[in-house]
Amino acid sequence: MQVTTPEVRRHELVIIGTGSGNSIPPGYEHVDIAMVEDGKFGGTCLNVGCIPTKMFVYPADLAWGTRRAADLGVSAHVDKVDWTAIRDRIFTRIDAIEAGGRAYRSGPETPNITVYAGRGRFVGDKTLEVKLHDGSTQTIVGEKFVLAAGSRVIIPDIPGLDSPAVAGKVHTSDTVMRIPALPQRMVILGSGYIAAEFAHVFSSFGTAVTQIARGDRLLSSQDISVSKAFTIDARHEYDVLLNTTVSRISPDGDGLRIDLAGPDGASSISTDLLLIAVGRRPNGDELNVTATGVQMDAAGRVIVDDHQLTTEPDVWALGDICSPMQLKHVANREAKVVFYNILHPDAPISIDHRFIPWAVFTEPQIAGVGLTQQDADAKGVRYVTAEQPYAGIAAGWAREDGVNFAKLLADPDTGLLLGAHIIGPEAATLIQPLIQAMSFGLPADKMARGQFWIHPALTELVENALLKLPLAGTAG
Ligand SMILES: Cc1cc2nc3c(=O)[nH]c(=O)nc-3n(C[C@H](O)[C@H](O)[C@H](O)COP(=O)(O)OP(=O)(O)OC[C@H]3O[C@@H](n4cnc5c(N)ncnc54)[C@H](O)[C@@H]3O)c2cc1C
Ligand SMILES: NC(=O)c1ccc[n+]([C@@H]2O[C@H](COP(=O)([O-])OP(=O)(O)OC[C@H]3O[C@@H](n4cnc5c(N)ncnc54)[C@H](O)[C@@H]3O)[C@@H](O)[C@H]2O)c1
Repeated sequence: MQVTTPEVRRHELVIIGTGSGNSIPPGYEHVDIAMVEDGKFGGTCLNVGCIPTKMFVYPADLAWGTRRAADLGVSAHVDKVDWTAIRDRIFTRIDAIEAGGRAYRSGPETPNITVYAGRGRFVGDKTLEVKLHDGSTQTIVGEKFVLAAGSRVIIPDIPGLDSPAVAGKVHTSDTVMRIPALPQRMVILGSGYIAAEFAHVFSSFGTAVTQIARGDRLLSSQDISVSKAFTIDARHEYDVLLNTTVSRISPDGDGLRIDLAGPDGASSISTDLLLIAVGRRPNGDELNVTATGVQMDAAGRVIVDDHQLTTEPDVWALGDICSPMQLKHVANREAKVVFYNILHPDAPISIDHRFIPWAVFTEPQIAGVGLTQQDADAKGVRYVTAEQPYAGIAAGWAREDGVNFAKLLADPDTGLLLGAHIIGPEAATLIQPLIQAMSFGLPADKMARGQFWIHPALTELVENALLKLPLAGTAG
């Protein structure tokens, strides 16, 4: 039976979602805050996103590296991957942080904060109805709101997918990291970040992975050179079916049968587990934000201005619910802007979204910032470009790396970088000086020649890529 609490509660500030919405800075001690959270405290990154995935990637990298040690004359082999031990180490740590975060916000150390464990939905102007986990419903009226409710996994419309007969064998990133045992076979549907990272993790752990991509390349939003190179690399590690779609899913003994439509016609494969990774949809629709006057764009994202203010006064948004780049460092930066602007309405700060970097934690690692070559072509942006292979620097040579590279795009007139893309060892770290150069307007030539580069470090990849850019009037 559902109980409705008659009393309407009023708060100065209502925060919906405890991912980056939980990053409340000093200065809010005297603000009466409601925090509404339907899922785990700490949100996606902590519980089912960045943190656990990268805690799986690290042992996967070790297993992958061990298998290839013989190439460099070191005899080693992977005796066993103890899935249960790896999984339990990860979630024992993460679950404790989740519980600690919830207790902290609910306890005496933050007396100005009331936590509502339940699902919020706007029912009118600045009025949120929360279906609490205890079965009751609480209406909350806020003076100000922060919409930080993130995004959710997209489940494609595939015949058979909703059948109870396949339940337990079909997973998403929300559930696959807690499965009881390492599957022998896994099919991954999708070709973006999540598909790529889990393909690396599970194939490195010994699962026979088959990845299904509807397009002709993996990670197709990356620079075209990177995406092509990664697709070739991935095909050496596990099965990749390109230009292929799933037409039906059905039970098959203890596993699943996946019917496919591909370039050679219809086929089917058997597997133990299907992982669906075809994107995430922002949660503004489920939150019914339009009931409080907040508009969404055609892609379902809450519309915000440079101050992260929505189309409704006193309602701000941050992170996946509004941002085209669903990344934790974006959500965190937006949270800083939101929480500053709420306290300083007369002098709000703006966010600069121009140089948002990204990384894919695969083998090889990938990182980028700015324009891809296909973006530049589509926008008609003039550019010069250079590629520097790892094989051409001492640290890459030492690794016998014959395939990976950095690629830069620069403005031929100013020498300013337009885009930077790295595929190879430590790409996510190596990209940082290039992000810095773009963020602070440092021209490529000055960056390359105006400082010492440590020899023989991997950063020489960046130095040499910069020096290779065919920019007029550069020498020395
Ligand atoms: C598998 C995976 C790996 C990732 N890896 C990386 C990575 O390596 N690097 C990176 O930068 N990004 C990564 N991301 C993306 C990153 O996790 C997100 O961009 C980021 O967590 C978004 O933060 P947020 O605060 O906007 O939303 P979230 O952290 O998702 O928080 C939203 C919260 O709102 C709650 N909520 C939703 N609707 C309601 C409602 N109606 N009522 C009450 N509560 C509600 C949810 O339960 C959730 O806790 C990854 C994502 C996934 C799924
Ligand atoms: N390292 C990181 O920073 C990291 C890691 C994981 C996730 N994330 C974030 O989470 C988001 C979600 O990840 P994701 O991999 O689910 O999404 P994604 O947007 O990266 O990739 C989705 C892929 O699924 C494909 N696709 C879409 N619909 C399909 C369908 N019906 N059938 C087959 N393929 C289909 C798309 O072509 C695309 O290749 C990412 O966009 C990223 O922002 C980041």
